[in-house]
Amino acid sequence: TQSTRPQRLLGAVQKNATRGDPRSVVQAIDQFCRQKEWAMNVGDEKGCILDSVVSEVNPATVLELGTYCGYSTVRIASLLPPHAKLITLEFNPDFAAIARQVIAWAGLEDKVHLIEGASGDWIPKMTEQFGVKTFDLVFLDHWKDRYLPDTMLMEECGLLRKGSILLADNVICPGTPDYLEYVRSSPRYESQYFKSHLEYTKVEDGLEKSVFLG
Ligand SMILES: O=C(CSCCNC(=O)c1cc(-c2ccc(F)cc2)cc(O)c1O)c1ccc(O)c(O)c1
Ligand SMILES: [Mg+2]
Repeated sequence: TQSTRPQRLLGAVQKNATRGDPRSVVQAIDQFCRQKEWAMNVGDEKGCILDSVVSEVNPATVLELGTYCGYSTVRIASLLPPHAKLITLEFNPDFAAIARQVIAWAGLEDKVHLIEGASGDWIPKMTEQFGVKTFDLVFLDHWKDRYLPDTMLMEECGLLRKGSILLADNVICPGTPDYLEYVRSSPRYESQYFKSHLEYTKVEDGLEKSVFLG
């Protein structure tokens, strides 16, 4: 039977990356996506912006919405201080199965909780299930029409505190117009746009970094 693109991406990691070396996993995926097949990872260019925000925030608790194959999960987890926790949510079981193996190849399974399910169902259960009070950093990279409702849900559930950082991928392409309008016009957020390109292409895209003001 035919393999899927995520399965072929995993194969490239297992063939070209060194077990336990997150940077080599990231490099193997970027090489696969540039030379073989495009895939919707945040990519190397936006990935460097992601790395700088993670390093600046130095978060103890991170929520990632949209794991896909675990590329950004590996980038973030490899920069976390000891005992920090990254919870990543993936709706698609096939993506989740591949991501688990990519995260394990990088040797980062102890820093990552991968949950299979819908963000709308799981966000209200974060505190009771994982003992998380608030998130220092949230990386939004799932369905683009879920960014705004899930942000409002996180506010309602008290998962954001004064200074929590939201970092959103794809705010230009595919685009998240209602989310952008919200974080840019709300007095409860201070927003900043980091212009970049859609992963592995010359098409404009960017990341929006928004600080929750409480
Ligand atoms: O795909 C999903 C939703 S989660 C992935 C969200 N991410 C994106 O959609 C996404 C898309 C693009 C992009 C794609 C085509 C273009 F032409 C241009 C840009 C880029 C990104 O960086 C992204 O993050 C899913 C869920 C459950 C399922 O059962 C299922 O079959 C599929
Ligand atoms: Mg994305």
